[in-house]
Amino acid sequence: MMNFKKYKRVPVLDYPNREWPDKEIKKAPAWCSVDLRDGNQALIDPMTVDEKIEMFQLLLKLGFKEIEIGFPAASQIEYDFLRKLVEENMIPDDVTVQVLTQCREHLIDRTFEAIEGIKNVIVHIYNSTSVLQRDVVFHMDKEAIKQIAIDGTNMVKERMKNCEGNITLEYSPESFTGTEMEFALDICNAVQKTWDHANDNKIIFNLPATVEMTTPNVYADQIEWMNKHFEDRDNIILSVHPHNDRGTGVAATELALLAGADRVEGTLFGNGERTGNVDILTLAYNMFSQGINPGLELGDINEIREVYERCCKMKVGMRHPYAGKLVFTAFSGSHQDAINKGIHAMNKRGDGIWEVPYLPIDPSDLGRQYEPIVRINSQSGKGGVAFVMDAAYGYKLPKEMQREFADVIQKISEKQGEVSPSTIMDKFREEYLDAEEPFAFIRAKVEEPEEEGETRVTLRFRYKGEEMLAEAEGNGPINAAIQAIRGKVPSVDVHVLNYSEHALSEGSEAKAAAYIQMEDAKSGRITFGVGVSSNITRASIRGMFSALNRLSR
Ligand SMILES: CC(=O)SCCNC(=O)CCNC(=O)[C@H](O)C(C)(C)COP(=O)(O)OP(=O)(O)OC[C@H]1O[C@@H](n2cnc3c(N)ncnc32)[C@H](O)[C@@H]1OP(=O)(O)O
Ligand SMILES: CC(C)C(=O)C(=O)O
Ligand SMILES: [Mg+2]
Repeated sequence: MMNFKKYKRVPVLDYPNREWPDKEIKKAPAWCSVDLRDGNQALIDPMTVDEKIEMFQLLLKLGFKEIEIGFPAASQIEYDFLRKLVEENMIPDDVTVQVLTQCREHLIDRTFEAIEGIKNVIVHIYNSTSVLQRDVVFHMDKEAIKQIAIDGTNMVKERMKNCEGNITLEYSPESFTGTEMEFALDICNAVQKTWDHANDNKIIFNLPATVEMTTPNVYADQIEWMNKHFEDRDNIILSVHPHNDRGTGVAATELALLAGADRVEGTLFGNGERTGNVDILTLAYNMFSQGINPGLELGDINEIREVYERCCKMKVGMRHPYAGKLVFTAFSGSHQDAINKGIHAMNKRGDGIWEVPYLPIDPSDLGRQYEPIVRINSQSGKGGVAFVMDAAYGYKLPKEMQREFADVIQKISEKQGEVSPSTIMDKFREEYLDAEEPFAFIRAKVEEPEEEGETRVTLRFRYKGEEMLAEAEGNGPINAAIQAIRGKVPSVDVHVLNYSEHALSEGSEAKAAAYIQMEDAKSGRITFGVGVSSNITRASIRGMFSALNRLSR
């Protein structure tokens, strides 16, 4: 048996007054991208200056107004990147860059050198506060740990006096989720008092789930408890910075927003230390799919993924929310059937509201309209095949025909696996449109009666290779054509069970498709035939030939 006894349960905050379970997310928070810092520090190959610039430009395009660009005191590359942004005037006036530093004098000095000339900067200082890190990393008691934060705050305050930029202080009690709440609060209050309204900007307290240690509700309790107990809440921006160790970073962030967080730090696709930071894209698309303006421009997920994969040398998984290659694809029959019906119902309703079973969001809102929603394999049913024929080629197969054609396709998928839309269309042509044996249509002249009376059809066709000319009257063009054929090929004894037609495309090149279901009177066999022509009467006669050929097999 696995040794689960070696792990301790994480203590749960005793907080019965929680209010967050009754709240709803109604607006997007302030977003801060930490791709260029937390994301970058977790890469096998951290980004080069050029890659950082490309990523920075993407983040601007997506509408981020706060971007942690790195840890400029940590390495030359981080420093040079920031200087390049400043010297080449790449930071828009409405964007605030954020820089991270430990609470150590030489690092804070170097950080202030790096930010010279920037209009708006968040200087982000942190130190670890958790029980474990106090014990095994810092060997310090609570007072000494608190003093690191106070010293760091004083250092920023001091250096700010000689800095022209508009500075906001951000403080993170790093490893917050492993810290006693009273102690985390005590440090934050001490930092705020030390800062003492050094300028008009609100202080940012960023409460990180540096390591996600337990269930999201516990994080929400911790955030709400802090939110309710700060001494000077009005002058605080409450920020969260969740990681995803247990795979619940998004859930923890959403609950933290219910609990009162104003701001979220995270990364694209959740890149970051270990299992990553929280995925801002998923959070934002989640809000979007609930009718909330996410405050970011996320209409081209393919471009975001492409830049991310190139700069970070990481791959987005096939089933990654919203972005994964397969997340808008249904293979299984009942899902395809429901999607097919849902899309038709929605188009018919025409109220502009997206409501389709199994598709919580319209893929085209993310720029993914060209990807097949429905892909066909042996798990697929008639609805899926009908969807592909309609979505990819414009053929609206009558409901009664869908089973017949799906059976043809399933035989292929059982042998070869997935069947592409083009193979489905090739098979449709082979089965219904192209067959010329034993009957091949050549041409038809249809004379409609002026008033009451019969329709006259003159038909030229081939039967078993022999060309024939036939004439007959009937109560409509199809009936007259059947009579005409029968006059030459007496074994033909069929009647029409079902008929439908529709336009295939619009404009002067428009064609029509006609579907005819026919029964062979002798054998009782039933099949569909399909005809396509620019003339609807000719389409229906071709459809009849198609059905005759299928009945002759
Ligand atoms: C959760 C997070 O993501 S935090 C951000 C982590 N990111 C990074 O660390 C990336 C960039 N960091 C670096 O390049 C390096 O760590 C540097 C340049 C910042 C510092 O380098 P060094 O001083 O050589 O090494 P290191 O980081 O190991 O320093 C550890 C020392 O700093 C102290 N320290 C660590 N964090 C802090 C802090 N936030 N504030 C003050 N002191 C700190 C430690 O107690 C330790 O002290 P000791 O030498 O007396 O034992
Ligand atoms: C620096 C801090 C905010 C951090 O990245 C973390 O705690 O995860
Ligand atoms: Mg982090």
